[in-house]
Amino acid sequence: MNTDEHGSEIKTNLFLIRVHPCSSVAKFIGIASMKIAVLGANGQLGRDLCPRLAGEVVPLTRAEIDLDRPETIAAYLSANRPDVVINCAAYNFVDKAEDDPDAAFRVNAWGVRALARACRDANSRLVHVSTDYVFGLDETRTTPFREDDPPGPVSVYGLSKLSGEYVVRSTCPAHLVIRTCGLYGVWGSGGKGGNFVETMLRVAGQGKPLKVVNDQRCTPTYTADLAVAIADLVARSAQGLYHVTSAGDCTWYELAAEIFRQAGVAANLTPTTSAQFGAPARRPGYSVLACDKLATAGVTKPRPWQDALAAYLKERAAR
Ligand SMILES: NC(=O)C1=CN([C@@H]2O[C@H](COP(=O)(O)OP(=O)(O)OC[C@H]3O[C@@H](n4cnc5c(N)ncnc54)[C@H](OP(=O)(O)O)[C@@H]3O)[C@@H](O)[C@H]2O)C=CC1
Ligand SMILES: Cc1cn([C@H]2C[C@H](O)[C@@H](COP(=O)(O)OP(=O)(O)O[C@H]3O[C@@H](C)C(=O)[C@@H](O)[C@H]3O)O2)c(=O)[nH]c1=O
Repeated sequence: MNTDEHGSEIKTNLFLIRVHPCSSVAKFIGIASMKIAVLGANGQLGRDLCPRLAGEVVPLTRAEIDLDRPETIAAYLSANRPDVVINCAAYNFVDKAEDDPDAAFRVNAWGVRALARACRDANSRLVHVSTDYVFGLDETRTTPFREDDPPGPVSVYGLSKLSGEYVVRSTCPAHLVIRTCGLYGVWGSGGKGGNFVETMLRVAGQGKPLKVVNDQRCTPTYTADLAVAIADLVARSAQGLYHVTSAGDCTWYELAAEIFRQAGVAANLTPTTSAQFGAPARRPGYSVLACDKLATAGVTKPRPWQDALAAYLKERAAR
């Protein structure tokens, strides 16, 4: 530990230092000294989030906390008592969940319930990540969903994630729930074997034709931008429910076309319908999220999805 003649203690990611309590650095103590445990730290969001958090970050994987084994949750939290727990872990297999709802609910609902209880008991603030797939039932919708709009999922995955939201909100008073959408990041989703952008580039690179749905409108979101917004919300101790996505909206077909335009790839791409595509799980026809509430917490909204995609392609090329 580093010390000086003055007193107060600051814990950073790397070390502890002491500074004068009146200094501007000291005003940072509340943030910098937080111990923040991140579940799903090896996922595409978790890996982008951990380095962007201010505080002592403890990356957790299934080895430390398995949401499918509730006994691991209380054991870890009562022993370690982090100030903040951020849950980036989830059962994310949207199609598979239709045939195995129990697997989705064990992790996304009951596991999250055990997590919320353990956080409450350990006095830890719980930050939980949810999805635009809590919407979809309102088929007439054409304007972005606000946080106070009634949800209505149309898939098992969406229902399990909505259950997770409710158990967090009803169980752990100090909570922040963040809904986001269509994530892509350079680490890729391990469980889903990459992300939509990588799938498009891989298939087009193999010279194969692509048919992509043009009747599901949402907002693809770059995990690096989401991570910045989450880190800011956490640093500001924001509570309640917030929508955080890139700005604007598109269909998956429009996203694919923009990926190929920006990457300079000539792809054999044609639009299709959800019915023709025939995925096992139903998806929302419209699940654009309004992110205006972020401003009330003093947090800047992420940039437009086209700019975020360009940044992703640049980051990816630099690796
Ligand atoms: N991907 C997307 O497009 C979207 C995702 N979200 C939400 O954002 C969050 C982050 O998603 P994303 O980063 O893409 O997901 P990833 O699939 O990249 O990461 C999920 C992580 O959760 C871990 N995990 C899965 N099951 C368990 C379990 N039983 N116990 C502990 N850890 C577990 C996985 O670990 P392991 O590697 O061991 O399996 C993995 O590290 C999730 O809450 C998701 O529902 C919301 C909207 C869109
Ligand atoms: C690969 C592919 C997908 N699609 C469709 C399927 C789907 O409707 C849409 C997007 O494909 P994905 O596999 O990324 O879909 P999906 O797994 O539904 O993505 C979702 O993940 C979960 C975890 C979330 O929470 C959501 O926000 C959302 O991003 O594009 C095509 O039409 N053609 C294709 O070649």
